[in-house]
Amino acid sequence: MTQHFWISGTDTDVGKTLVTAYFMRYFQAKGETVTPYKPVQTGIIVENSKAYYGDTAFYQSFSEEILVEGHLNSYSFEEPASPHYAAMLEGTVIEGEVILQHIEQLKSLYDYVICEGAGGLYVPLNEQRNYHFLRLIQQSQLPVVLVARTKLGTINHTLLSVEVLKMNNIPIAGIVFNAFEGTELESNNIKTIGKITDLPSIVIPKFKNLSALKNFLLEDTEFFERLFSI
Ligand SMILES: Nc1ncnc2c1ncn2[C@@H]1O[C@H](COP(=O)(O)OP(=O)(O)OP(=O)(O)O)[C@@H](O)[C@H]1O
Ligand SMILES: C[C@H](N)[C@H](N)CCCCCC(=O)O
Ligand SMILES: [Mg+2]
Repeated sequence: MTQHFWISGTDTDVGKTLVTAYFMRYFQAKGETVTPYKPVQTGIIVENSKAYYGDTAFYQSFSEEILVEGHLNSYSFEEPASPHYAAMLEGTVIEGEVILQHIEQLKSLYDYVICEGAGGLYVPLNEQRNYHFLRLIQQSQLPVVLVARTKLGTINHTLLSVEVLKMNNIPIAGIVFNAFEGTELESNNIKTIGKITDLPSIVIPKFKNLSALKNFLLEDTEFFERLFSI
């Protein structure tokens, strides 16, 4: 089986990296070859005289296999900002073609390529050319798994994201509701979005300790069926 797809979000910090790591582990457990790919990462972390980027470091630390560093990313910028701005600060212009070619190469090497956006769908990669993630995703012709919050405010953010994906004919595999804390309001948000969008979803709880992700396993539901058939 092969499937390559995007993990997009309704916003930054919604949990795209955690969800990417979840899917990576899910496919690894099935014995498939998989790589996460974060085309553009911003915000270098310097700790104990070591410098690294949070998203690709998270993939490595949650992977059951050693990941090929050169396959994980195309552009890294130090400023924790939108890609277009972080790149501009370093005198670089992000080229969609470089990213699309990298995805094609990864597709020929792995059963599963999981591409993670940065922030939400309209985050600019190149302001001058009005080039943003939505356009890149459309050009890649890959489907999207949308990561959404469960908390107050998610109905509007999620419906807007779903609408713009549909308007641009980008297939949506489903929604991952992340960091669920079990309140009635959150449950109603999930139900309401499900009814309005008619998309399958899965729910990931808010973990007290992130290492719990390693023992977390969802059942193969309609969400996974659709992901493989889309
Ligand atoms: N289910 C969860 N339980 C507990 N903490 C979580 C959960 N999901 C995400 N987090 C934490 O929330 C923060 C943001 O998550 P994450 O880095 O995955 O967001 P992101 O959508 O990938 O952001 P970006 O746009 O920067 O890529 C991180 O510190 C992460 O560890
Ligand atoms: C630095 C941060 N963690 C993300 N990787 C980039 C988020 C860009 C958001 C841009 C915006 O929507 O205003
Ligand atoms: Mg991330």
